[in-house]
Amino acid sequence: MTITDTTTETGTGAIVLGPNQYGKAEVRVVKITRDSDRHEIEDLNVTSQLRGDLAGAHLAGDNAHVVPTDTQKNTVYAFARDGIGSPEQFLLRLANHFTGEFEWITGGRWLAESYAWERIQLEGQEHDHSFVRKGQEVRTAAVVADGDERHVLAGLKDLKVLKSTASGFEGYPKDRYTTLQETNDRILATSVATQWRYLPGVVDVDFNAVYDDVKRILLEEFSRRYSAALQTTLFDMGKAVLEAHPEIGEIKFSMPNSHHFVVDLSPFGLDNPNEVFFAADRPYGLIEATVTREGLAAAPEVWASAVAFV
Ligand SMILES: O=c1[nH]c(=O)c2[nH]c(=O)[nH]c2[nH]1
Repeated sequence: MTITDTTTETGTGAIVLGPNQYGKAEVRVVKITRDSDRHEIEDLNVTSQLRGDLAGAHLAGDNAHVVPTDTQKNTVYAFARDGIGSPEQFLLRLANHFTGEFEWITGGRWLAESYAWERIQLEGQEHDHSFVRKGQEVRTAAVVADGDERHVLAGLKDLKVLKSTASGFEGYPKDRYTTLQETNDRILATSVATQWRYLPGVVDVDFNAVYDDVKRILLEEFSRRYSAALQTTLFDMGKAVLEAHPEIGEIKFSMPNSHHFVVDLSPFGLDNPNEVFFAADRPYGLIEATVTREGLAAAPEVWASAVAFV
């Protein structure tokens, strides 16, 4: 090695700009549709981040290509004036706008969480303009644009489900550190976080209808049969989604196994036939898997790009 050959062995070559993106995170936008006395509400948390020829700003203090994050935020509010429709459609509109309006913006990612509200009941009637937050889950959406390509991911998180029987865990390997007792009657509880990827080119389905149906399927499959492990139930849930929805390529899950331990009541002279539990918050099992279609091209760059900075 010569004294100038520093790149290969020490990794200290020229310093260059790597992948980058920028934008406004967590733009909270609430749209009320008030065409009649019966108002509708849409409530989103939107993140917009642009990618493209942005080297000038990073390397030379030249902001000629930097569409301000403030403008990105304003665009979210301006677009909401026409209604949101579905989070996925709203993000696709933003992606098409920024990549179409500014020639050096070649892609980006747009994320949304959406929060559901339901009408308050007053004297047996749904109220026209008073709402209460629906607490079951948070809906998520992501759009990744790369040139003309559009990738749509949809999902949900914090969907807490529990079955009080019809779950067990048996037949696992035991070693000197194993203390867990086998059981065929336990509580199975989790908080479902999932994201599904629509097949490339799927940009005009009824995303709201698919969302409602996927949620229905997830809940039904969680309930349907005996669970030999959370892993089995996870796969059943994903398989049912893919069987019902050909427009979805694959679905990923991250599900904690929220352990419920039977409390020993014998010191108090009481039995406990699986009725009183200690709900532990940590540690928890963490079960994660992708359910996909044989032959489907994996899209690691889409997933990485949608959920994390790379
Ligand atoms: O459904 C389960 N899956 C596991 O992998 C596991 N491991 C464990 O200790 N309990 C459970 N339960």
